[in-house]
Amino acid sequence: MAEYNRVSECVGLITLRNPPVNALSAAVRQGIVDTVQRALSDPNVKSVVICGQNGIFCGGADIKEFRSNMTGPPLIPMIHAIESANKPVVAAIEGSALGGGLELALGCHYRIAHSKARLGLPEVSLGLLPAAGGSQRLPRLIGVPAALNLITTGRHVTAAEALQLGIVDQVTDHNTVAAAVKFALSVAGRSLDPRRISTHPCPQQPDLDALFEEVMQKVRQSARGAIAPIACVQAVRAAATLPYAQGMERERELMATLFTSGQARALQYCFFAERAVGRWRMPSGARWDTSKPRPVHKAAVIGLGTMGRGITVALAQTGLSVIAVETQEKQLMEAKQAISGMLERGAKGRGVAPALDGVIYSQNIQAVADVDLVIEAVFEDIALKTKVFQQLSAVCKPGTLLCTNTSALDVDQLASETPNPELVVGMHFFAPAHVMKLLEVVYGPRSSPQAVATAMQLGKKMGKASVAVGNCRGFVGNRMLKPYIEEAFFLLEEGATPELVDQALEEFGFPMGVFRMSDLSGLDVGWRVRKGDGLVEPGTASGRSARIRQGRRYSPLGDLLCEEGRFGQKTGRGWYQYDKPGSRVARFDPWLHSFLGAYRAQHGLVARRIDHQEVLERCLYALINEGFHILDDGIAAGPEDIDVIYVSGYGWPRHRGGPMFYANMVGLAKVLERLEHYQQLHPEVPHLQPSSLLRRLVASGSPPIHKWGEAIKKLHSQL
Ligand SMILES: CCCCCC/C=C/CC(=O)SCCNC(=O)CCNC(=O)[C@H](O)C(C)(C)COP(=O)(O)OP(=O)(O)OC[C@H]1O[C@@H](n2cnc3c(N)ncnc32)[C@H](O)[C@@H]1OP(=O)(O)O
Repeated sequence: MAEYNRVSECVGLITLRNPPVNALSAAVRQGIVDTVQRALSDPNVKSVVICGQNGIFCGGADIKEFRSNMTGPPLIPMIHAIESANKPVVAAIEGSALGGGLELALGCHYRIAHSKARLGLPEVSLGLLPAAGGSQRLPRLIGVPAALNLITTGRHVTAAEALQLGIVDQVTDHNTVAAAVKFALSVAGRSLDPRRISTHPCPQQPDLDALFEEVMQKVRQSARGAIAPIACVQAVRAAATLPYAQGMERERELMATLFTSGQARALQYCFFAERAVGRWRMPSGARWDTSKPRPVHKAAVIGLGTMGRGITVALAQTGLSVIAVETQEKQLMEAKQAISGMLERGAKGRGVAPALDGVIYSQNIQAVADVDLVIEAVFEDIALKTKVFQQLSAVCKPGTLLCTNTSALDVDQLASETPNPELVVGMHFFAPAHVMKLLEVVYGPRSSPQAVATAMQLGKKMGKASVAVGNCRGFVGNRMLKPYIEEAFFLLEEGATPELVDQALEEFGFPMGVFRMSDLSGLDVGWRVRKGDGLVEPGTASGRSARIRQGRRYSPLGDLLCEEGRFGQKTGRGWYQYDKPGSRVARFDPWLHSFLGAYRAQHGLVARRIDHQEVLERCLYALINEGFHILDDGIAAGPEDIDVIYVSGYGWPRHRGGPMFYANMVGLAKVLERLEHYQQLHPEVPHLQPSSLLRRLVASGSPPIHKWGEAIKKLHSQL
């Protein structure tokens, strides 16, 4: 709703009230319509100020309303009524003015912002465009290039940038509402015609066609199949080339297509999923709201390889003191140089001083004696990690949290090597750790809720999408990746090429297909794991039996490439060839294609034609199927956890919502039917055997994704 008061005798003050972000729900819109009408019809009121309660102007339209029948006054006429008012209306912007919130402010005649406020039109990240006149008013106010940048990226700008761009008229460090009231009094009675943005022509721009073509090309490339950024460019083009009324009509048409699209649903699901994962819960019943995190002021990182360096940077950037430990002097010096460089570059980008003094380097593990939390990031070897954990247990003060950055080892086994297993959790970062958004916080059966709460809170402070998951081989992300990669290998055996598989996945929206990704991360990584699992067999055995290992289908293709020294980009050869070791442009490699031909001949395999649909179904449904196993096992608390992990850490296209959301969109019955189909064709591939949870969900009528939690609980109680 909106509250009305008269202040300073002749200013009508309208306060939006809808915690937590004063979203423009039907009640708020009705409140604005009523209070604006009241202010305009009161002869004692000379001007009007609109503000939001609790230090936030407005977080935009109420996204929760989008999936219901929208009632209440529509935004566009409401904003027009404000713009065409005959008394000055001033927006007092504190906190955020986003989406419909900024569009409301653009309908006002003046905008005053607090210096800490953030403004933006982030609709594109929800699969929409600013369709309450924002796509038409902003280019008229700040010009086409700047408006294109803001609207197609959805980025939030600071008050200082907003002032520089001309979005706001004044920035204050003091009480924004008081400043706006004072300002409103000072402009009472002035002509408002020049202040009505919709009546402005769009500022002239030389070579408009070339500009739009260039931006459209850039947007298409980075959008990877997302439709909203393209519609945003089209809407701004309408602002630049059409009169306002026609531009608004174009805005409406474009929005109508986006509003009901699957992509908008997926992106809005991601918005809420990212917030839902913060409300973690463990199978023991421990939860986010009943578990108090410990304060962490000082942390340590053990092992300064690639991961340890990134983790040190991420911790130091949050303002923590960090002890960075590496036992070898030469490696320590190299790490110090690399970390300082990363801190300096990061600080430059954010316009702040680098936290160089926040990191103390040491060769001695004793240096971590008084830290609150340690993250071990030594080589992925259980014996080495065990030794480090034993040393840490002896050195650290009582109560220090011991975290491991393992990507697949057993967190519980490590915990059992310490006298206080309740203080041990996994903090699985993704490379580069100071850049990648994802953090899996892995709890074992003995991890205390307080340890999980502390790691989750630290992840949030570092700006990570932190997801609490149970302890199992590969946790959530890597466990689901295994069948995905294996299916890709099988497809090569059956006749596909790396180019075909990658193209299908990249058209789906992944930034890189599985083979380009594998070349980037190094083929030797998986080889080492498979060797550890006893799967790699030297020799040239041929036929079907050579491709069955440990009772299931196995493709030795990756091992054979490694035996040739083809480790991917770092050696200049992998599934593709590169100009030189370390270069990034993947090129078709004739050697690889003859190798595949010879391999098929040796094993009596006849290449068949494989299309994109089969690639997607086999790779993605195998991955999704593992996701259902993970839900059934209670390793992830809900589908949102899996989806956030895949969108933030594994390149799953955000506009497809994550693997479990995608399964829900495709239809669970269809996913089940295709898995059954492929399982019949490939009975020796266990990961194509549909999970029993998937079967049970289909049998119970395929509930929508937001009801899976309930359904899973019910199904488990029936077991
Ligand atoms: C066919 C014609 C239809 C016309 C439709 C008109 C369309 C208008 C376009 C829009 O305005 S779309 C919305 C644009 N706004 C945004 O994208 C902003 C989204 N919010 C944020 O970015 C952040 O929440 C924030 C405002 C910067 C605050 O961040 P903070 O970290 O402080 O809090 P959060 O944890 O993110 O949020 C707290 C709480 O509030 C919920 N929430 C936030 N914004 C909205 C919203 N716009 N609508 C509904 N709910 C919102 C959020 O979900 C959190 O609640 P939860 O219970 O934890 O999920």
